[in-house]
Amino acid sequence: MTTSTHQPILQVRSLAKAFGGNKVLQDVSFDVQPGEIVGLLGPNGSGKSTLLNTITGFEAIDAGQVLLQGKSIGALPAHRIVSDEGVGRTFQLPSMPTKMSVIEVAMAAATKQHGFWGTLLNSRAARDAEAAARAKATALLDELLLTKVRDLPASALSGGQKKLLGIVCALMGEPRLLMLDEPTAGVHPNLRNDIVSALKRLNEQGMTLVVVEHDMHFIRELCTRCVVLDRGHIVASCAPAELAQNERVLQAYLGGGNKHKEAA
Ligand SMILES: Nc1ncnc2c1ncn2[C@@H]1O[C@H](COP(=O)(O)OP(=O)(O)OP(=O)(O)O)[C@@H](O)[C@H]1O
Repeated sequence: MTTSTHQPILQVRSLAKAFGGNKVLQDVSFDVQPGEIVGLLGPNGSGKSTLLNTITGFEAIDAGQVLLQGKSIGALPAHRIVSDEGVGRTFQLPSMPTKMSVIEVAMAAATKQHGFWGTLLNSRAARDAEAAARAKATALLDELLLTKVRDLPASALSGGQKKLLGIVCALMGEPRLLMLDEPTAGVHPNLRNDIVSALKRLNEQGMTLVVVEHDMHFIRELCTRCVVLDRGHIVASCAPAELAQNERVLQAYLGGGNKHKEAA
């Protein structure tokens, strides 16, 4: 998961995305270094989720480049970015299947699957892959504090627990970069602290994180740097402690046409 070079793990270069006439991202460029926890901030509608979606291939980019450790991934589909290139991601509102248990959902997210014929023939390789997925899921559920609920239907989890399970699923693919979309929004404060601790531990183990978040306590506790979007443009890249003094940031939250949320 760690890298020994000084090459950025992620480089976004002049990225643009529009939906019809709505230019949601314009000339967006920033780097993420290995080991950083970058907070991606901005008022509602500034383009944060769209930026995550374009980097991870869930939306096609209109112009620009996305490089992962120097390799261009901008034209790859999402499943290849996740399974081949090692970019994990979570979603703002994770929905869970009703008929699968928590551990089954985690196991299903293993990217090294054994395929249809392996399963059908119950081959040795298929059994080994299943055992490995179960062991990995068990360890990650423990790490993300979900062991007690591992046999419950995934749909029965609280919103916060679903977010934790979303992180487990993303980690099943052994990503080198993990991108999280509002991991603590709507989460009970106790569970929020668990999420912050879990993300800190992951980072200490070498994981690079990019986190879309509105909660300034979370940002100050966790992030090493913040990148701020305003109406599709990057207006600041600074330490969390510098946000409150940054004119462009204050203008973005207080002066623009976007709805105000908690700012620096
Ligand atoms: N698939 C889509 N089709 C059309 N418009 C979209 C699509 N996805 C996003 N948009 C538009 O792009 C703009 C930016 O949305 P986005 O969700 O990226 O903002 P955000 O910064 O993540 O907002 P929030 O903080 O509220 O989650 C909005 O005007 C939104 O309506």
